[in-house]
Amino acid sequence: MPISAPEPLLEVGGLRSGYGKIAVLHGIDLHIGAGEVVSLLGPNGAGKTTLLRAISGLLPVTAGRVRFGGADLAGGDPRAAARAGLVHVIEGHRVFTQISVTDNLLLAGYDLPRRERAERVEEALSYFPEIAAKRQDKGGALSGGQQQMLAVAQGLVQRPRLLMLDEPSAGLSPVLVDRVLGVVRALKERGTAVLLVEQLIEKALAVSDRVYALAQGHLVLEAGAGEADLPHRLERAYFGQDVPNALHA
Ligand SMILES: Nc1ncnc2c1ncn2[C@@H]1O[C@H](COP(=O)(O)OP(=O)(O)OP(=O)(O)O)[C@@H](O)[C@H]1O
Repeated sequence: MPISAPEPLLEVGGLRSGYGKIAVLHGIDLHIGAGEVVSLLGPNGAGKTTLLRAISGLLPVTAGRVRFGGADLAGGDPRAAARAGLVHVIEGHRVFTQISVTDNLLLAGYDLPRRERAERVEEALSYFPEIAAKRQDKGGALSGGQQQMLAVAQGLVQRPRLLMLDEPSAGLSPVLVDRVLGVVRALKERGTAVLLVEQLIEKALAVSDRVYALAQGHLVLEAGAGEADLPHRLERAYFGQDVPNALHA
């Protein structure tokens, strides 16, 4: 008798979403397993941010379903998603500049019991030694890159089963990019799944198990991150034609 595969941690089926009358996503099917790192790639305006927002409930879903941990997510309720373990660190997330790093993190766990909250803050800081060393400083005293790491740490306080990161490396120096992607690796080792939107394709692929490419609101490619012909397939997915050397020059 065949053994049925376990349901993935996240399963998105036939998802349509957009902004009012502007349809952006035209029926998206994707899945992420527990502990899997998946990159979502695609050209500017493809709909990557829109897809993360629809999954986490920041945008209403016009059609289709989002199942997480075996249950339907109530659309339009990002807090319920976070409570279920699906945490979305939005692009360009701003931290509170007038309160300390520690207080920024405590706020991210505001609904947890006090002792647990303190433990979670320490756990989140353990991923980022640079900001742990500045825990008493105000958020505004951190560099832009450190503030971005603090935003990721705020997501970690919620101890997600799936962390969705929207361009976490945007504007970061190469050293900090590697630090953030190193955190993705560390999360995977601890069994946390990650859905990563990134412009730095090669760096994203280096930490990923699988990749999806989105173009004009359609998923146009799904592949293992280590597949040999992936650069060419991504080019075709991005540009709708074969443009040798553009991505792997
Ligand atoms: N608030 C909005 N109102 C109306 N249209 C929007 C809004 N935000 C995004 N769009 C449109 O939705 C489409 C998809 O945008 P989205 O930001 O999801 O793309 P993206 O793949 O994340 O791009 P980028 O890599 O540039 O961030 C684009 O055509 C964009 O102009």
